[in-house]
Amino acid sequence: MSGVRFTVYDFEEAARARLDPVHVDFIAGGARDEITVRANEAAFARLQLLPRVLRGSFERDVCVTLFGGRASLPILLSPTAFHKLVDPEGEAATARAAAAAGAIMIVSMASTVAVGEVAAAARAAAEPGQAPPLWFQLYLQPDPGITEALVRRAEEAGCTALVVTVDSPVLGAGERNRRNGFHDLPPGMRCENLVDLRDGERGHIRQIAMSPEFSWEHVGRLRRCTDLPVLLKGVLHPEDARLAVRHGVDGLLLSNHGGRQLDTVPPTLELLPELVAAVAGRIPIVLDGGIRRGTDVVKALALGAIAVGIGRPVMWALAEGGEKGVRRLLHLLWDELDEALALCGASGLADLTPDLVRVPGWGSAPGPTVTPGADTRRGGGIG
Ligand SMILES: Cc1cc2nc3c(=O)[nH]c(=O)nc-3n(C[C@H](O)[C@H](O)[C@H](O)COP(=O)(O)O)c2cc1C
Ligand SMILES: CCCCCCC(=O)C(=O)O
Repeated sequence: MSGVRFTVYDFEEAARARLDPVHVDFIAGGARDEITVRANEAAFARLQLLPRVLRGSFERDVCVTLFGGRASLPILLSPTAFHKLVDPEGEAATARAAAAAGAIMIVSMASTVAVGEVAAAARAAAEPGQAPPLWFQLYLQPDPGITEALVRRAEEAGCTALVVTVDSPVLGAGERNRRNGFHDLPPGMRCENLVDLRDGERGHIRQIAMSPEFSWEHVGRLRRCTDLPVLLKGVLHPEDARLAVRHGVDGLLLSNHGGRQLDTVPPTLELLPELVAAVAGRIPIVLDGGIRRGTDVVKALALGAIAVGIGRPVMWALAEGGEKGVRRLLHLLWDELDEALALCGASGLADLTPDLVRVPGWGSAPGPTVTPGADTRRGGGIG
C-alpha cells in the first residue's frame, strides 16, 4: 500500500497523490497570500545550528513532562480539524498512533470523531497501565453554557489539559477554500463534539461560532470553570503573553495557526525568544508552525520552547497510511530528533541551550537575551 517514507515531505507527496485536490488545498492552504505559511518553514531553514563536541554521552533522553504527564517525545500533535476527510477512521486512528508512540495529541473541537471515542481509541493503544496523553482544543463560544459543556465533555473523556485557541475572532480567509467552494463537510461527516450540545444541534461546522467579543474576562471565566491546566493557543504579542500569566493561564501554544489566520504575522520561531523573555519561566511555551525536521525541534527547544507541535504533517501521514502512517511519521521524527541531539552533543533536552543556534552573520543566539533562570523548561508551572 505505502512505499518507504524517509521524510515528512514524502508523506505529503504521497498524500497529495491520494486526496481530493479540494482537501489538499484545505490542508496545505493558509490565509490570503500565504506569506506566513511559507515564512514558518523558512525561519527554521534560516537558523543555523552550532554543535558542541566531545561531551561523552552515549544515550539520549527525549521524554518531556508537561503538567504532571509524561510524553515520550517533545513533539505534540497540534489540533487539526476533520481527520475523516483523509481517513475513514479519522481522529481515532490518529489517537491510536499517538498513544502507541507516547505522544500528546490535542484533539480539535472540530474533530470528526467525538472526543470520548478518541480517548477510548487512545486508551486501547497505550502501553498497559499508561494513561494516554490527550488534550482538548476549543474555541470559546458566545454562549458560556456551550463552552462549559465542551469542557465537561473533554474532562469526562479524560483529557488532561485544555488548549483555547484565541487567534480566531473571525475565521481567517482561506482563499483556496473560497475558490474551491469548500465550506461544508461531505455528507456523513460532522463535528461530533458539537452534536446535541443544544437541542437539535447536529454537528454542523456553522455551530462553531467565531466572535470578536471575547476578552480576558472570558479566559478568567474558563479558568474558574475547570481544574484542568489551560493553555492559550495563538498569543503572539509579548504583552499578551504577560497578560496570560497574570490571568492564571498555565501555558502557551505559540502558534500563528500555521499561517491560516492573520497573514503576514511573523514566523513563530522568530517570536519565540521574545515570548520566552516575556513569560520569564513562569509558564511553559509549546511552539508550532513549520516543524518538519528533527533539527527544527532542536532549534525551537534551544530557544526555550518546552516542546513543539505539528499540524499538516499529521494530516499528510494519516492520509498516506492511516494509523500506520502516523506511527511511521512519529517514529521518523523521533529518529531525526535523536540524531540531531547526538550531532549537537546533547544527551537530553536540557542540553539544548540558546548558544547552539545562530542567525547567519550574527555570531550569537537570536533575539533578546534569555534572562538567567527564565528557561521555561526548568521553571515553575511545569511537572
Ligand atoms: C487542516 C488543518 C486544520 C486545523 N484545525 C485546527 C483546529 O481545529 N483548531 C486549531 O486551534 N488549530 C487548527 N489548525 C492549526 C494547527 O493547530 C497548527 O497551529 C498548525 O497546523 C501548525 O502549523 P504546521 O501545519 O506548519 O505544523 C489546523 C491546521 C490545519 C493545517
Ligand atoms: C468554523 C469552522 C472552524 C474549523 C476550525 C478548523 C481550523 O482551525 C483550521 O485552521 O482549519
